[in-house]
Amino acid sequence: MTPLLRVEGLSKSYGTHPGCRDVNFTLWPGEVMGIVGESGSGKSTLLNCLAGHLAPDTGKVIFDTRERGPRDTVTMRESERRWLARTDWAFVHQNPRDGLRMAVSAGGNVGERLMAVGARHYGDIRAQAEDWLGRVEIDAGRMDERPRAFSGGMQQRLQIARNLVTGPRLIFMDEPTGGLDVSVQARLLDLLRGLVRRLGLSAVIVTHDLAVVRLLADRLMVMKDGHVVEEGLTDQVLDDPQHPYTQLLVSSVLQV
Ligand SMILES: Nc1ncnc2c1ncn2[C@@H]1O[C@H](COP(=O)(O)OP(=O)(O)OP(=O)(O)O)[C@@H](O)[C@H]1O
Repeated sequence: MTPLLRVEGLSKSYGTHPGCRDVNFTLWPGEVMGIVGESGSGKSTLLNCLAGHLAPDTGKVIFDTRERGPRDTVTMRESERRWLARTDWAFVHQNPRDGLRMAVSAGGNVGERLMAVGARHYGDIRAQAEDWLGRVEIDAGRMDERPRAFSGGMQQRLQIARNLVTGPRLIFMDEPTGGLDVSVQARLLDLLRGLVRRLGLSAVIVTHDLAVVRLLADRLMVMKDGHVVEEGLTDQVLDDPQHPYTQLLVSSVLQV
């Protein structure tokens, strides 16, 4: 089997300040990788390098493209990366406002992604948007409302529908449940877990919340000061952490 994503020697600094350093990992089709670590450990830097939002200083991000097989997305043309971002990749931001168009209706937010990959038939686009709103538990009757009329949890569910409607194979998520009330978080996590499992999606999820990775991630990378200090199966890492920093991270959660 070909890995969906292979990351080799990825580093990114901000001037002399390190963002992430010499990161290596492989993501297999259908696998969910969690990235945890304290604030400033380099999680977002890594995620943004993987998703093509930031150019790494060194390293490769090899993605198994549909048409041409494994390609290094760092060196591919910007137009090719943009096409991947519209088709095979999805990016769920922590703040739904960063991933939605607030002046466009809920249905329009979902339909727009379909139009960006060539869909033109209004009836089909509307039907698919309605179907996806249903899958993220948004009443079809609210399709013509703008997202700002929605609660935070609904906005996040809408952002997920907008991202998944084009059938991406890899989803990047940056603190997808951050900033939401605990009960809203639980519902969203449940929904995400159902979608990931049902659709066989691959994902890279950045979070500082170990409960999120426990529920969603098959494997886990623990970051500190830009380095990956521990990696393994999620349950193994959380139940039997080897690195002192992971031990601290796990025990500090247990004390909460
Ligand atoms: N645009 C930037 N300019 C300069 N330094 C930056 C920039 N973005 C991040 N950094 C630094 O790079 C390091 C890694 O930051 P990063 O945001 O990737 O960490 P993080 O683990 O995602 O943190 P958080 O959980 O707070 O988002 C930090 O020391 C941060 O201060």
